[in-house]
Formats: sequence, structure tokens, C-alpha cells
Amino acid sequence: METRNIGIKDKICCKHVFKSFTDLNGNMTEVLRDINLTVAENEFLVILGPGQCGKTTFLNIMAGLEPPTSGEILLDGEPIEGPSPKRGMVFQRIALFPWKTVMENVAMGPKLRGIPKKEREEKAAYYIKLVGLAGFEKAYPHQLSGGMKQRVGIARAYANDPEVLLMDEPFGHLDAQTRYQMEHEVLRIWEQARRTVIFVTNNIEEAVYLGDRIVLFSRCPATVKAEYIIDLPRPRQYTDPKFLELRQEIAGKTDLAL
Ligand SMILES: Nc1ncnc2c1ncn2[C@@H]1O[C@H](COP(=O)(O)OP(=O)(O)OP(=O)(O)O)[C@@H](O)[C@H]1O
Repeated sequence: METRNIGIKDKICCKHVFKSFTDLNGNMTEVLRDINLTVAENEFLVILGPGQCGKTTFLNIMAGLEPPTSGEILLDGEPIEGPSPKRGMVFQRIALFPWKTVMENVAMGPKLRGIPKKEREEKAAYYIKLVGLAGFEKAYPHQLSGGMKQRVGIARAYANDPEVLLMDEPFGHLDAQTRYQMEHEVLRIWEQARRTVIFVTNNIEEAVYLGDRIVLFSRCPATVKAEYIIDLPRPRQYTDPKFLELRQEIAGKTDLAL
């Protein structure tokens, strides 16, 4: 079983990140304004903010899918300049290859990186088991529930050996019960296979349940409005008075509806 301790080393460092988009008519929309933050190695950081505030844009810049307009993001001291398997993405709507099995979907990244079949299938099998899908290796995506597809998405991201996992509202479209279950599961997986995680959500409860720390984004253009260290022991209880107090405190600072 692999374990990694939360490090004290800075893994990611965002310095004065600004992002604006310009449409075909030349109109500019400023989406991110002077974002500065650091993320420690193996930390579970949650970015909480209202819809359309710029959370996905920020993750896309971290993933190297979009350049910032100005500023920079460093990973282990090196500027992020494009996509890399070091940064795995998990999306709200997991796009699996429908004609490929769970095993083939999870092993796809290592296959593209030229990992030999036996090795990539062993790796995929390890992560399929870790996410609780042992026995479903030969299933096709249409045979899986929404929660199971998200598990495949998480296994697929892990199979690329990322150092950082970027999770963009991964449970946003799941029903409430499956969502609670997946929040619990993502922590179990992270505790067994520690990585630096940046998890984006617009759900305060989810943020308090999951995060070592919450960075609160304002409405668009997003700025860092507040930060909260969540030092409640895990597993956290939604009904714990301290949990509710924190939720209330954060809610008072947000533009989010409760
Ligand atoms: N490629 C683009 N071109 C122009 N505008 C864009 C582009 N990508 C995002 N935007 C705009 O940036 C703003 C922030 O979008 P973004 O998807 O980053 O927000 P979000 O906080 O992730 O939203 P949600 O919580 O609803 O997913 C929106 O107004 C969006 O229309």
C-alpha cells in the first residue's frame, strides 16, 4: 500500500495570476484578478466560489490548457507551460471512451506513454481496485452508474502517476446520496494514495467536508476573498457543531446561496 505524508514543501505557487478573454468583437472579460496562492505537497486544497466566477479557468491554467494573461504558476519551482501527465484532471462530466472497457479506459494514459501492456494493466488494476471497482474491469461505460463513472475517472487520472490532481466539480451532477458517498470515497482514496489535490466546488458543505484548507473566490473577476484552514479531524460529521459553525462562518463570507 502506498502512502505519502503531507509535506511542508510548497508544491504549487501561483504568482499574480490574471486572466482575461477577448471575444471576436474585441470585448474583454476579466475572469481572474491577481490570484496568489501556494499549495503544499500532498495538501487537499478546495477552491470554493460561485458559478461562473473563474474556477474552471483557474484549473485550466494549472493544467496548462490555457496560458494566464499575466503572472505565473510554478510546479516544484518550474513554470507550467503546457499540459503534462504530472497534472491529472477529473471533470464533472467524465468523458470515457464508450467502446472501451473500464480496464482499457484506465490503462489508456499509460498506453499513450508507451508503458508495456503487462505493466499498464497491473497499474490500472491497482487503481481500479483502489477506487472500489474490482470486478468491473471488463464492464463498458454504459453499464456503469454516474458514481461508478466518476470512480473510473479518478482511477484514470491516478494511472498517469500525476503529482497533482485537479478536480473540477467532479460530483456536481451526482444525486445527493451518491455525492456524499463519493466525497467519503475520494478522501479514502487520497489517504491511501496521497497526492496534491486541488478540488473545485461551489458547495460549502463539500468544501468543509473535504479540505485541509479552503480558498474562497469572489464573483467574477475572481480574487482570493478569504482562506480557511480546516483542522477538524476526519472523517468529518456534517452535524458536528464545529462543522456547522465553520459552514456558517464561510457562508457569511460567500456570494453562494445556502
Ligand atoms: N474560452 C473562453 N472565452 C471567453 N470567455 C470564457 C472562456 N472560458 C471561460 N470564459 C468566461 O469566464 C467566466 C468564468 O468561467 P469559468 O468556467 O472559469 O467559471 P466557473 O467558476 O468554473 O463556473 P461554474 O462553477 O459554473 O463551472 C465565465 O463568464 C465564462 O463565460
